[in-house]
Amino acid sequence: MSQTPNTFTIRPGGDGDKHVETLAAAHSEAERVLPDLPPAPVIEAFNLNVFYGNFHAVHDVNLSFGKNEITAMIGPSGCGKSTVLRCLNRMNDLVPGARVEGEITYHDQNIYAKGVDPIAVRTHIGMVFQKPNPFPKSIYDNIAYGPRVTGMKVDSMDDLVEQSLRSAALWDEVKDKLKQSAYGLSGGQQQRLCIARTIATKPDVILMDEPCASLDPIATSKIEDLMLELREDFTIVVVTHNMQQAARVSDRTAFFTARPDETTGNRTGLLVEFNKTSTIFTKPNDQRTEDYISGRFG
Ligand SMILES: Nc1ncnc2c1ncn2[C@@H]1O[C@H](COP(=O)(O)OP(=O)(O)OP(=O)(O)O)[C@@H](O)[C@H]1O
Repeated sequence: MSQTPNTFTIRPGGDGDKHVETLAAAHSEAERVLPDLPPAPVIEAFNLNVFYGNFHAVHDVNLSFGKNEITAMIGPSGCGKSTVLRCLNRMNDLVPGARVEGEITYHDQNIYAKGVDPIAVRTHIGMVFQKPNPFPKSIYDNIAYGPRVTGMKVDSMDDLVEQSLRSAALWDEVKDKLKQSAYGLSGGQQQRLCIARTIATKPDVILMDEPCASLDPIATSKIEDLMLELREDFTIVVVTHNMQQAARVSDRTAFFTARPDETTGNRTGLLVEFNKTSTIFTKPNDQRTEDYISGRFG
């Protein structure tokens, strides 16, 4: 790392610079030594374009997600972050009118190739949503549901449930009430339950779409700590509006923006810059990234 993140200032003067210093300081705590490029990419997007009907929502995105790294996707509202995220496990297949062009590979295999089963893709690449969405079932059955419906070979379901809840840092809080409804848990606990449910089917990638958006700061902090622990075993991609969060947890950050079409005025999302998070928040290469992270737009 050539810069010391918590002392670098993008440009002297103005509140934006204070903001950048805070982000850089937040990141310095989470920092670890990273290679310049994502190591052993687990997922790669090549010339990804996404359309909703005739609307071109995302233009030509190329991105790699490195093994056991946390990648944050940030950018102003409507720039296509969630759209790109949903393409990574074919969740956009479920959106009427959505069309994907380009290629997305998972361990070098095109997940959009003919004959690929999207449900199988989603067992390898799990997803956690903005709003915790436990099933109307017991805590135990929420975890056991995925392994049961996918026919996963499980030696002991009790062990798998415990292991998944432990991995999601929830076991100690729920071990005495596994048969109670998941709806009795707090929002933060429900979100950790959803993470445990995702882990139970043994994916190696976890996609998170603003996982803390509906949580208070304490619950948010628990999820962020959990993400850092899960990074040991999983590759994580997180969409967040919260730049502090991106700075705190991610290894690399992809900054997106939206460009209006001159004729129609429709705003198409595009990737502006993808880099180590320390670089994005201390010395971005693109003026648009600098303007965004320093609060000058968006
Ligand atoms: N199901 C859909 N049908 C039609 N248009 C959609 C659909 N989902 C998203 N869009 C449009 O695609 C563009 C990108 O949306 P997307 O939700 O991916 O952006 P985002 O960056 O995640 O936004 P936000 O930060 O507000 O969640 C927006 O113009 C949005 O209105």
